[in-house]
Amino acid sequence: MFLRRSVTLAMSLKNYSSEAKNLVAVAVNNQTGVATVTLQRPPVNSLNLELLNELSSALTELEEKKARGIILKSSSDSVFSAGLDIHEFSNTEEGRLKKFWTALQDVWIKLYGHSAPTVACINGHAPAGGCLLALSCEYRVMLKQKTIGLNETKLGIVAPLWFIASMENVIGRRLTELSLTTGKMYTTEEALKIGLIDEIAEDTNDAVSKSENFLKLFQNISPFARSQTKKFIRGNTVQSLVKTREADLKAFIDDITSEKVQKGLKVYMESLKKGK
Ligand SMILES: CCCCC/C=C\CCC/C=C/CC(=O)SCCNC(=O)CCNC(=O)[C@H](O)C(C)(C)COP(=O)(O)OP(=O)(O)OC[C@H]1O[C@@H](n2cnc3c(N)ncnc32)[C@H](O)[C@@H]1OP(=O)(O)O
Repeated sequence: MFLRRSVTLAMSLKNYSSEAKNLVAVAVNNQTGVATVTLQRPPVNSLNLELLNELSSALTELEEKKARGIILKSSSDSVFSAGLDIHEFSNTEEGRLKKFWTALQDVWIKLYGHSAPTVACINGHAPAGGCLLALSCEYRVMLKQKTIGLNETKLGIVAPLWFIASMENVIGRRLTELSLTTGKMYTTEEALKIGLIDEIAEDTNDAVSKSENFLKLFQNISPFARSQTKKFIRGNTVQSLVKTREADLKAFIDDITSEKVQKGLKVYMESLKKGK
């Protein structure tokens, strides 16, 4: 029985970050074992090193504690996540850049391959890295009148193979190629049509309730049988990054620190500010 009362367990009170901030909140419903993981880095939940580290620790803890389901959502009703924090790219100090990309790899490996069933409750826009987080989950419920997509080419950057695989495994190769090469951002309604999301919600409450309904499908399924099946289906995709992590990190550092990419990112950031 799913109760609306969410109990905040000890782990939800934990501050995962070395900063005196909680960028990720975890609340576990003690009746159902379902964890709601909320990204809370205003204004747009851009993914910086600290947020990624917190998310990574939360996912590990939910793995260890055998959560029965994970709902990933935003604290804002406007933006799920604006993707990677572009300021991390302009900080070309190599130590932090390495930690940043490694933390993103960790989060993706843990979320994509998590034993628990995962739902992205996309209660806001989800460009680029925001879309990647949503694609890493098994089911996607999205608020109406928002946008989602892997728009990296619009920033003059190349989405790594594991970003591409995450989309390809959901909507297929042909649509992934078209989407990525054009940097297409889909409206919620378009995303539903191509299978990029599974359901549309009116508001965040509706989205959470639809996410919970999806997780109810597993109430009478053996967690072992379910998670092993997921592992068989997703294992190769996860392993392809696990085996190439160093090369992927090097490609990122080389690409992002190049003069051409840095110039393009500067122009993109300025255009974001002008768009106001
Ligand atoms: C060859 C092998 C390949 C090797 C690998 C190479 C490269 C690596 C690839 C790296 C992959 C990167 C993926 C990414 O995630 S890049 C980030 C892409 N994100 C975006 O393009 C989103 C941009 N943002 C928006 O479209 C909008 O902000 C919005 C999310 C739709 C929200 O709109 P709105 O509510 O109107 O808010 P504002 O636009 O006014 O923004 C508020 C505030 O936040 C700043 N901001 C927005 N997005 C980001 C961001 N991603 N990072 C940092 N900051 C961001 C924005 O500038 C505003 O700031 P100010 O208030 O200071 O002006």
